[in-house]
Amino acid sequence: MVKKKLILVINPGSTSTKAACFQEKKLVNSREILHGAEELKNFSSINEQLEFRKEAVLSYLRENGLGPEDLQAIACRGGNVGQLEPGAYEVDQAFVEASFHSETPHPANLSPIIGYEIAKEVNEKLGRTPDSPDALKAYVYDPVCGCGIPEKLYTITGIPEIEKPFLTHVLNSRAVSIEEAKREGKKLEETCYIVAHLGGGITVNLLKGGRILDLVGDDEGGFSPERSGGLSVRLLTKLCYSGRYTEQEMQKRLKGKGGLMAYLGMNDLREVEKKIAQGDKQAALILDAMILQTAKDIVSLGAVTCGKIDKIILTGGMAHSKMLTDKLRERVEFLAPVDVIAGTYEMEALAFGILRVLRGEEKARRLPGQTKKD
Ligand SMILES: Nc1ncnc2c1ncn2[C@@H]1O[C@H](COP(=O)(O)OP(=O)(O)O)[C@@H](O)[C@H]1O
Ligand SMILES: CCCC(=O)OP(=O)(O)O
Repeated sequence: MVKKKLILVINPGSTSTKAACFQEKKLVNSREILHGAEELKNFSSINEQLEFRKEAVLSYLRENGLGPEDLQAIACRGGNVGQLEPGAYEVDQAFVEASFHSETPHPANLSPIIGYEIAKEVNEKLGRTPDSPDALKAYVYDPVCGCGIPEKLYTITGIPEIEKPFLTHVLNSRAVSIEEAKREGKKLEETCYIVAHLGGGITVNLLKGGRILDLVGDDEGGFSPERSGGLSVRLLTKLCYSGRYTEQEMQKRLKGKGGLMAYLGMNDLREVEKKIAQGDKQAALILDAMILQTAKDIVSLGAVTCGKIDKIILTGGMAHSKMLTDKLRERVEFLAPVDVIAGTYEMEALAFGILRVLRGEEKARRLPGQTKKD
């Protein structure tokens, strides 16, 4: 039988698990397995979803008739395992442990675990040892924590024991920066972009030379379709101690049930736009507030480079909305020209990153302190 040499891409998100296979740069097939709120309600933690999410990926492979022989590598979206460099990491037992014990609950933490387990099972089935040259390996590319070690100046907050977290949409922000540099005919190293990732969660990122220098995270700045953004810490503290919510419930109010969801009971911008078209004034007000806050976050990052910004890039699912991007453009264009690269490029970015590793154009790192093979 002819081997297909596919890169399996695994990207678990809050409401779905995306899986795809690429042959070199060509997408062979893909599937977004949606997980309804009812289905996910049965799990009390993200780690508990591991087998369920893994089965989603395995069923995608089965349904497309893909077997162990067909896979050349596995590319996984990574979560938070401590501050990492951008680029590729080989998943080993230490990476799996760190993902399982991540301080930040996010479905992306499950991806390297799933990838590692699938690779292990395939190797066992094919009689390959993990060290053999043809062993199937799982990799992470541009994880949520892949901003590199931030400059101290950018990590300081008003409370010494709370450092600013450098957790963001690294994968998509870097992918669109690479695309923008290509369009401009520039070397990535020479660019300075502000990338606003406009998804279910919004982050605004300043990338200098393709690396994240500073950012406004999804729990710091404006609110998002389903996240609260930054809040008055005084009032938030009061609410936390009011006795009305457990810590888990409070976290869910901030991330999942916050933002548009809290005000309008919906997180889909298309639905919000429909409401506005029907004359819903509350929906119009809340959306305008979200746009204003995002614009303020974009402009605030201009201060980091004293206004020297080549481009502002609007990306993510909500960048498909011309109404939203026009309103944002109007507020931020005084700082730098605005380009829209709508949608997310996470699956391609994962596959292409690992393809560069397989071709020897990039090296995969290991978690700091990991020198030995498993
Ligand atoms: N064609 C579209 N027009 C307007 N909004 C859209 C469109 N497609 C997706 N969205 C919005 O994009 C958001 C999700 O963005 P996406 O980047 O896919 O999410 P995530 O970062 O959560 O994976 C949702 O609020 C959705 O309503
Ligand atoms: C901001 C950290 C990454 C993140 O939250 O990703 P999603 O918006 O895809 O959940």
